Amino acid sequence: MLDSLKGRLVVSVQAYPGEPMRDPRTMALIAAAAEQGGAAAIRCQGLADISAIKGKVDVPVIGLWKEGHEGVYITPTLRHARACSLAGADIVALDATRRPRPDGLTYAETVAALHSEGVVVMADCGSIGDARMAAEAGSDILSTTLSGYTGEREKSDGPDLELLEQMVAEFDRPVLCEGRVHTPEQARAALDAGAWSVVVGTAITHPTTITSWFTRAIEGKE
Ligand SMILES: CC(=O)N[C@H](C=O)[C@@H](O)[C@H](O)[C@H](O)COP(=O)(O)O
Repeated sequence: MLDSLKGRLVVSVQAYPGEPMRDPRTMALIAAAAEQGGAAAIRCQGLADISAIKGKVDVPVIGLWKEGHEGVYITPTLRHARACSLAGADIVALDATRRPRPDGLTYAETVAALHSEGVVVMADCGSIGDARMAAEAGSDILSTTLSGYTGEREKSDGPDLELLEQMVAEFDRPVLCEGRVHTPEQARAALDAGAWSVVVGTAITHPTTITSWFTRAIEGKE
């Protein structure tokens, strides 16, 4: 399955609490449209979205479950990860930072339990320190997802190619570039920098943000 992602685009399909598109059927239709456009996999959030999208696309589904929006919130516990897998995720993405987890398990203990159940794990890292810990724990995929969101790395305008390059040089396993990839050129640059795949969310699937890019440019508002 990981080979099918090599050199390809993964599209993240997510709507946030209170937003008009936060509806599993809507998310599934957007996922299907992304698949038609050539997405090699879909990344999505929440059990209802995972199962709706799994029923609608043929490409692999990377599932996560966000609880809250501060600290460890991307698939924060083993229970969340197991639920994503049961909902149909082919790969489960989880917070792979060195911060304490709400269920008291370490990241390595969480991955070991998931591996014993046959779950493929994507590690959402925020720094090279996180990536080392996540690699040591045996994560199947490493990703730059949380760079700029944990206080360890500055939030760059575009993707964190510096971290990506460091991870690619250090680890002999798929490293995905995720976070603030806003243009096709940035996506290409990420692959050229050695990314196994590039994950794009907002710039493809979040019309509220995309609209605000235009209104800001036109109306000059911040
Ligand atoms: C930090 C965090 O919570 N990232 C989340 C992870 O699933 C999503 O909100 C992002 O949209 C996703 O990572 C894709 O990134 P971008 O939308 O920048 O292309």
